[in-house]
Amino acid sequence: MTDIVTFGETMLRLSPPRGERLERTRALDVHAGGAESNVAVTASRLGVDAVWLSKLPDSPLGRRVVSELRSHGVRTGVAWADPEATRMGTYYVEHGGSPRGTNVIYDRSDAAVTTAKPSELPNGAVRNAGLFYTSGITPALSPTLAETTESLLETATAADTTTAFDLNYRSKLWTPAEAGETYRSLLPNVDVLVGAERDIASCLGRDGDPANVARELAAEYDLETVVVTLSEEGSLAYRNGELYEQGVYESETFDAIGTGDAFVGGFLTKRLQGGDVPESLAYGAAAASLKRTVDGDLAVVTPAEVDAVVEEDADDISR
Ligand SMILES: O=C(O)C(=O)C[C@H](O)[C@H](O)COP(=O)(O)O
Repeated sequence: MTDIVTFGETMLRLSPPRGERLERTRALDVHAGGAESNVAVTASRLGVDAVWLSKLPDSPLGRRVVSELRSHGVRTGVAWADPEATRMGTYYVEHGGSPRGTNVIYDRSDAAVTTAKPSELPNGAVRNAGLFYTSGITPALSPTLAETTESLLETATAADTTTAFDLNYRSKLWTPAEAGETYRSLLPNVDVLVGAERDIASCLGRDGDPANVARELAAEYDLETVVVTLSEEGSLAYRNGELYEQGVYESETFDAIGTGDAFVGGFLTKRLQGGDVPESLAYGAAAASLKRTVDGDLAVVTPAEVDAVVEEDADDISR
């Protein structure tokens, strides 16, 4: 049995060196990036067995993604597509700095994953997992993927695999109303919901006191756990009538992209390792703070580093 199986798109992330503009750069750094593989990498690095499912073109670009994920211990279940008939999703990140924000440009339409059907994927891996994770980015990518996402969540639910879903609203992919409709159709097959306060408000129309929002969502969709992320205010979780709060651990931000996924990866890992809700929240928050110090989407961190942040004895220099 696998601890955690995730499903979604991973792109090649291309970014100019800091301070350079995309218009002018002669060099692009290449990293693998995608919400569900980011979570799988965090989980694998922090000590649980992680599998990532997807579809990629059978080309050097597709193999580049798989080899990067495998280098972090993630096992992959990939449907390989004809590279002549499909393409690799990419995204460009131009790092900003005040007053110019960081800009993300997607080039992901018609990527191989947009045609992924359940029959092409190892459904047995989902049935035999402790936990299945996907996010709201996946069903946004194509009508086929919306159906596949629903089908995999149903497969997991029918097999008693715990399901976890992060709303992960992306305004460059769809409108809040479109996202809200899809989220509502998926939530009956979700056990653990993670959502940013602003996404819950804009897409699910629930705002106000986040503790009440979490309680209401849990009751309406019969959710086992609801985690609301609150940016600099940290996060809170509602489970079994109890509410838990967690602040953020301070960090120096080198690259903020992937922070949310590191939080989810850390939270789910600690849960899979038998941690309770407060321990899982703290572990997620610590993984998130460490991610911000690392370039790329992936939380290239160790369990000892995360433990040190939780115990708040992370030193400046280790020698
Ligand atoms: O697939 C997409 O559209 C993505 O946006 C992939 C992102 O690079 C990550 O999901 C990072 O998201 P955060 O962890 O919230 O920073």
